[in-house]
Amino acid sequence: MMYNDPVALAREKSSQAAAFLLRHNLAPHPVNYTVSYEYSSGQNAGLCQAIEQRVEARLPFDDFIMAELYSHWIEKSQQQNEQLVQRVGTMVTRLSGCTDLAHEATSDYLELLDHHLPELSSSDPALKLNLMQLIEATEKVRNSHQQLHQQLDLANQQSHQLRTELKEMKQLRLLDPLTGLYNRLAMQEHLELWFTEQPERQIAAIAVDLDHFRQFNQDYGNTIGDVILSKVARKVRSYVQDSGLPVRAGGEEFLILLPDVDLRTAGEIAEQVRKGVEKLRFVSSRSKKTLPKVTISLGVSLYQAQENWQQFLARTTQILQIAKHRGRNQVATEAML
Ligand SMILES: Nc1nc2c(ncn2[C@@H]2O[C@H](COP(=O)(O)OP(=O)(O)OP(=O)(O)O)[C@@H](O)[C@H]2O)c(=O)[nH]1
Repeated sequence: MMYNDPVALAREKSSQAAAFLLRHNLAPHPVNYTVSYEYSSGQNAGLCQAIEQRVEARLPFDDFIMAELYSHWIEKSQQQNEQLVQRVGTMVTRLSGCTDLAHEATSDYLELLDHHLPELSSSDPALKLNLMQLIEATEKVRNSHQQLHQQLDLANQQSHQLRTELKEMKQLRLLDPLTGLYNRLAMQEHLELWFTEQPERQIAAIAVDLDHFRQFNQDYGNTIGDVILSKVARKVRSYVQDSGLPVRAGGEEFLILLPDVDLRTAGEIAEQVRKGVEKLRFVSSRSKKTLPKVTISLGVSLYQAQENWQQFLARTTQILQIAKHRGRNQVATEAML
């Protein structure tokens, strides 16, 4: 993903990218915009084909599909850039170490010359000239060494900053922009890591879904809906802290993954989350009116050895439907299946 387009062409691609986002009702946040701009550029054959297949099959696009397209077709080339930055960083650090040593040795040598050259002052004009030239040359070496040292210091700082920015970018790519929870890519990476590290590990999942949220959006508008969604997400996250992974798994669906937690404990946590959300009070900042209570339904399950993680999550969502059918605002566990 490297663009050297002249301004006029970049403008044209940018308006095509914006038209794509508008046509598919997608928010112009960085991930969506990047995918759409890359698509308009037409250089990423795999991405273009994936998008066109979806368009032809009349499949919808949403933030999650866009994030997956981003991670699959764009991020891979970024990973190569990342490796390149790592290699350059390592090289600069190594070079800088060598120059430090060389700098020290040269400084010692120059100091020695500084110290002894005046003592060598001679009345022989030819020798005197040679000595002067030696002093001048020594000064030049000292200056160029100083400059090299400064340049390397700068390169070191820049490579350090680049690494920090890359780390931040890596973090951002795993977060959902609206709620700040982890996204599906992060969930997939964590699950794969947990299962690879410890295949026998006990992992519980709690699926969380807002009740009658379509109606809420219709009554109060999507902007207020977005605020509610992110406040509920924050509440959900507050019950997990660092012991699990809170994920935005879909539009108004969240998922809490809890490693090393049994079904009973996961059910208790789910009930606490349910109560916590039920207690939330929302007031419209415009009309100052209290908005109706928001409730959630939850489904709790435990990972079973023979299933893959997609099956595990699908089963958890199925359990969540039991809570919906039983009247919502409640917790269902796999024991009810
Ligand atoms: N404001 C807002 N709404 C969203 C977002 N993502 C999904 N939604 C809405 O969430 C609603 C989900 O509707 P449904 O799947 O019918 O579910 P529901 O109305 O909550 O009903 P139950 O789940 O059966 O209780 C849809 O109206 C979506 O447009 C979002 O990011 N922001």
